[in-house]
Amino acid sequence: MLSNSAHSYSYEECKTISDWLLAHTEVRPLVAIVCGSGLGKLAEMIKDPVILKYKDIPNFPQSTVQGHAGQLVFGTLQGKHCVCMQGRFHLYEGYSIQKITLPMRVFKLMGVHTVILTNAAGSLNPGYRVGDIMVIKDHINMPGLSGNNPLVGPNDDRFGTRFPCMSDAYDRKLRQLAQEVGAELGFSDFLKEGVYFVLGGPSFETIAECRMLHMLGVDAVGMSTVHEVIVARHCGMRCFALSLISNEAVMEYTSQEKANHEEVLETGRVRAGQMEELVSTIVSRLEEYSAC
Ligand SMILES: O=P(O)(O)O[C@H]1O[C@H](CO)[C@@H](O)[C@H]1O
Ligand SMILES: Nc1nc2[nH]cnc2c(=O)[nH]1
Repeated sequence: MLSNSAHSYSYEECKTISDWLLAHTEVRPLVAIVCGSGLGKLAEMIKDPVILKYKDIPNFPQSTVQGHAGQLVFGTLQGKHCVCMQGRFHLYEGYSIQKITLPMRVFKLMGVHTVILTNAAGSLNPGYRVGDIMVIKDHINMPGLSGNNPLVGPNDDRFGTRFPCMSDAYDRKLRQLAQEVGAELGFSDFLKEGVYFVLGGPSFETIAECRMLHMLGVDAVGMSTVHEVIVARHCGMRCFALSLISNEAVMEYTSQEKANHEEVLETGRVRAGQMEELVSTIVSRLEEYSAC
């Protein structure tokens, strides 16, 4: 019997989904790519795609947000077997935190060793511009600080340890590789590195909240990624994450700017090509690094 939405998925439930997927594709993914809002085009890089819609995968959640297609795309990228999540899940969709992170454990059981996550985010760093791409070097987990962590509940040691370390959540070698690749591609002017802050959403931040985040030293804010990274790291997968800066946080009471999802999606369309180049070149060089 499947756990209800307020419950963790058991190892066996994750295994059942993993086995179902393995039976429906010959791809044996080593790399998983998560497409953020407006970044679904990344999945078009995948060669010889086998597409499995979330609605057809037993016990899989459904995407409800515009800009998240709701399907897994299996295939190859730069000759490597990959799975691409074209549509992720967010806390504000009403799913439990365990449910939105379920795909990470399923990918682990399928054989994935590296997860590349992307998202759209608002910037707090005055040096950032819309269209910048930020390599995430660290995060602040607001829901986690108040007890909403995806690892809450009984720990299954087959996935990982009770108390996982997060000081190395975002792989240092992959971050370095991204900067090297970015320089080669001529992206240095808009490729940054910084700290991502996750909150629950779906409302965007108030001006006072943005000022607080700025004081905390946050570079970008969003509503995703961190929960997935925690679960992926718990089960030993290597993580690399990119934020596409889709809007600048509103910090002044006199400002007429208003954060909105349409702007977020539009920035994704504008930078899609460069995001694809960056991700696919990084994937092409992954063998230079051993999995953790
Ligand atoms: O983080 P991704 O999925 O890219 O989406 C970001 O964009 C949406 C807001 O426009 C929020 O869901 C925020 O988290
Ligand atoms: N919370 C949050 N999420 C975002 N996603 C894209 N832009 C933003 C933003 O400004 N704030």
